This record gives sequence, C-alpha cells and structure tokens, in this order.
Amino acid sequence: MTEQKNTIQTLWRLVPFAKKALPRIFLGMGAAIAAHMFALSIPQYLQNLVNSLVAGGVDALLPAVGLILLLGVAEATFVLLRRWLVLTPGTHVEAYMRNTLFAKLQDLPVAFHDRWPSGQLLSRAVSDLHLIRRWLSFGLVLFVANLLTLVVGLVVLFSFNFWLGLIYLAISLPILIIGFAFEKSYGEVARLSQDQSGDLATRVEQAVHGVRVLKAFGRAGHAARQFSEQAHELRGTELRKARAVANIWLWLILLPEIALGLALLAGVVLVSQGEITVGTLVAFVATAMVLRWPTESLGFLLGMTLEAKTAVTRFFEVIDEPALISDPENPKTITDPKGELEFRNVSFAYPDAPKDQPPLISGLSLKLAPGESVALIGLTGCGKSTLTAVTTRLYEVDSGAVLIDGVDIRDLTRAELRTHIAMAFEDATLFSSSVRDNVLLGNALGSEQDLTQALEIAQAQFVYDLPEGLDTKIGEEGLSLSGGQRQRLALARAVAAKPKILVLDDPLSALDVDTEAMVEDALRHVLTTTTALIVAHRPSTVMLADKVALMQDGKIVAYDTHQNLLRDSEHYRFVISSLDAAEKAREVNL
Ligand SMILES: Nc1ncnc2c1ncn2[C@@H]1O[C@H](COP(=O)(O)OP(=O)(O)OP(=O)(O)O)[C@@H](O)[C@H]1O
Repeated sequence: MTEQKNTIQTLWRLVPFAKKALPRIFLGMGAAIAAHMFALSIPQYLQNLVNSLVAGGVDALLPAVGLILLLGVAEATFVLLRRWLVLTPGTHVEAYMRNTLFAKLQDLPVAFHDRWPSGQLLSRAVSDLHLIRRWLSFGLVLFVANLLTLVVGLVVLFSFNFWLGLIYLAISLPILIIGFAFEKSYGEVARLSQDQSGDLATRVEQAVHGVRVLKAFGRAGHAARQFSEQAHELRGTELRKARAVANIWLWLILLPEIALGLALLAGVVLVSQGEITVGTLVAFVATAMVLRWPTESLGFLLGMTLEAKTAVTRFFEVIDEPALISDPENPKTITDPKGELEFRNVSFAYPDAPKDQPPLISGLSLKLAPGESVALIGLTGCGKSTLTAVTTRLYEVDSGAVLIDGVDIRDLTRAELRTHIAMAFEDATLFSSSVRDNVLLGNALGSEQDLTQALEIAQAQFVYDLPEGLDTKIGEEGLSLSGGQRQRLALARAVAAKPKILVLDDPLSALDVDTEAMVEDALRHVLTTTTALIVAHRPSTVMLADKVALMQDGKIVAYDTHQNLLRDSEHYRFVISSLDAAEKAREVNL
C-alpha cells in the first residue's frame, strides 16, 4: 500500500511523466492568466468612461469603446491560444503513462495478477489516465489561472475602495474553509467511486468471458442482477459525489452574490456621500462580475483535482509494486545450450496459501538429461502445473534453484531464459492476430520453415484450410477455433520457439485419441534433441516419455521408466489406474 500523501505531493509524482508536456502546459497557463488579466482590465477603462460620461464629456466615448473592444478581442485570442496550447500535451502524457503501466503489468509476476482483479487494472489504464489527462490540460491550467485571477481581482477591488473590498472579501472568505472541508469529504467519495468502477469493470469482464458457462447454467439473469446491484451501488456513490459538488457550488455561487449585493448597497451609500464616483462603483461591480466564473469554477476544479489525485494514487499503486522477478545486474549467458534441466531442492508455496499448510513443493529435486523426455505425473492438485511454472519464472521458487546446464535461471536474463525454454499450457490462449503471428509468438524471427514444421508436429495442418490460411485472424476478434485446434496451435507455438527445453503442461488434453497419437509420434522426432518435461493426465502421454517422475507431497517420490514404476511403486499404480478411470469416463462422454 502506498503511504498517505497530500494532494500536492501526490500530483507532484506526475512531473517525470509530464516533463515534456510541461512547457506547453505552463504557456497555456500563461495564456489563461493573460486572458483573465485583459478581462480584469476592462472595468478600469469602464470606470474612466462612465466618469467622463457623467461629467458630460462625450469626446472620450469612441476611443474608450474602441479600447474596451480591443481588450475583449485580446481576451478571446488568449482563450483560443490557451486551448490550442494545452490540447495535445495531455494526450502525450496519457499515452506515455499508459505505455508505462502496460510495460509494468507485463513485468509484474503472475502472483500479482492472481491478486489483482483485471477490471481494477483496466479502469486504471483507461478511466484513471483519462482523468489525469483532463486535469493536466484543463483542470490544472484553469485552477491556477482562476486562483491567481481571484487574488489579483481582490486587490483591484480593494484599490477601488477599501471598505467595498473588505465587504466582498469578508463574505467570500468562508469559501476557503468550505473548500478545505470539501477536499476531505470529496476525496474519500472520489476514491470509492473509482474503486467501484474498477469492480464493475471486473464484473463485466467476467460475465463476458464466462458467457457460455452463464448461459449453459441459466445464470445470465443472476449475473445481470449482480451487475445491476453493483451498478446501483456505483450510482449511489456518484450521486454522493454530485451532491458534494452541488453543495460547494451552492456556496460558491451564493456567497459572491451576497457579497456583491452588500457591496453594491454600501457602494450606493458611498456614492451618495461623494466618497466614490459612479464610475468607480460601476467598475467595482464589473470586476466582481469578472470574478464570478473564477470563483464559481473553483469547486468544480477542486473536485477535478481531487479525482486526479485519486487517479494518480491508483496508478502508482501498480507502478510502485515491487517487480519481485527481475533480471540480474550481471547476467550469465549459456553460449552453447545442451538442455539439461535440474530442480535442486526446490520449495514453493503460493503467497495466499494457509500458513499452517506444508509448502506445495518442498525440497523437490529432479534432473533431466539433455534430450531426455520426462512425464510428470501425480494426483490432481499435487503441484505439477506449479512445478512447470517455476521453470520459466512465472513464479519464483522460495528456496532451492532451477538450473539449466548448471546455471541458476535467476542468473539469466528473462529474455535469454525464454530462448532456452518454451511452454505450452492446457488452457491455450490465442491472441487477436493471424495464425502466423500466434504461432511465431516466441520466435518472431522464425522462418517459414520453422512455422510449417511446428504446425506439422502439432498436427495443426487444419490452418491451411482456414479462409485466409496462415493469415487468417484468430483469437477473440477473429475466427473461433475448437478447444483441440487451439491446443494444437499453442503446442505449435512452443515448438516453433525452437527451445532446447520444452515444458508441456498437459497440452494434448482436448485432442481426440487418434490426433493425440499422431502429435505424440511427431513429437517423438523433435524430442530426440529436445529435453521435455510433460505433465501427463493420460496413460498414452506417459508412454511418450523416456522416464516418469511421480510427484507426491511436494516431492518426486519415484523416478524411473513406466514399466519399472508399474512394477515397483504402489502409488504409481494407483495414480495410473485413476488416470485410466478418468480416461475411460472421458471416452464414454466423447
Ligand atoms: N495461482 C494460484 N494461487 C494460489 N493457489 C494456487 C494457484 N494455482 C494453484 N494453486 C493451488 O495449488 C495447488 C496445486 O495446483 P496445481 O495446478 O499445480 O496442481 P496440479 O497437480 O497441476 O493439478 P491438476 O492435475 O488438477 O492440473 C492446488 O491446491 C491449487 O489450489
């Protein structure tokens, strides 16, 4: 959690992101101030004009009107200039911050993504950054310009007449107190609203992602009700926000009006006593009118500033998150990789696992010789997928080490690690892109031959029959593929990366038995030169491997050939028979 910071300290953190934009933003601020100063100077000339009219002199009329007109045009020009100056810099800052956030999200460990709902990240990347842009280009500029105008305006009012100025100031002063009170209450409700928007985005994401399940189980209505409850809650918070703003607006509008009314009354008395001229009173009223917008807008701009503060806080909650998995300062390199993979006394527990529970992986050791293929099997939930995940540092081991050719994987850069080792998961994720891009994801410079070979090994030749062949767009925005087709492409992706070590987390589970046999046969050819760790849920996948590692209670309890283990290990026979039973049940369902 980030420590509590005040508004200025928090917003100050934007400086490194806004460095390039600041000159234009400050120029825009200057233009806004200039526009306001022109507006404030008009009553000065008005004063002379009225005074000379009252004195019966009409000669000064035309030049004075001309001058006032000129000042009006100057004001409008500077308003235009302000808009032009501040329009683009904010968009650059927004894009820069969004890129930084995206890079950080990619860099953060999977454990972070396990903890954070995607909607919260989405709302930070979209609406919070949008709020920050609007505040930088509009809120900040006008807040500073309007505040300065108010101060200068008050000095001008005092210069017209001390007592009139004092009346105006005394009645307008409570605005400051109200402003401070507003900051506290509005800050809290703004944070609540932004968090609730994130939760709502998560709900939408889950409902869209899981639409099939919801429909299949007839839970669409239930999901809609949950959404509507949450949306209702957000509406309530938004209304609280609107009420808070309305409250401050009431005072911001009312107090200057009362101040003006009383000052006008006092002004008339002063004019009748000859203390001030009619021209001075007219100029006083005109100046007070110029100050109306800067005063009125303060509440709105303060609200915007507080929303921006919340948005900046939420943004840095992600950015400040320590990147627990980082590259070493002096990385080692493996120049001539052989493909030996070793787990040396590895222990690992998920951060949110109950503390009284023994670690999921505890002192596990296993060594795969170059070119060897090992099937990893064990009862469901024993930690097989987790063990595969630590090989690519998706999770970091708590103690012990994973080594490639004797080098601790933490001593390699993550980029290098990924050239030695590739993974395919049971849950095949495809991106909204062409077949070609999806398969060559881990080998962007891969040749056409790498691509076709990988597709062949994964038995994914069906892609040639797609409407645009390898250029067909697949993934969420493209053509839908079956579970088995997706898995074959994910497998092709791992193979196309041409790693020395392949880690396959049950990547054939959605394939029918015949296709699986063909994939296995093709894999056998690749696996002669590639070390492979294969999580297996089917007896047939086990047959593919040279050896089988049996996992139980966080350790490898047996490591031998399938035949030997069948003969020697009772637990192995038990696991195989449960795999058999699951496989038979699956075939019946097919
Ligand atoms: N991201 C996570 N955060 C916390 N706990 C997790 C996470 N992923 C898995 N677990 C827990 O770790 C345990 C092992 O999960 P894992 O997926 O590694 O088992 P597995 O042996 O691959 O299971 P299966 O054969 O069913 O695929 C499970 O009890 C699971 O609840």
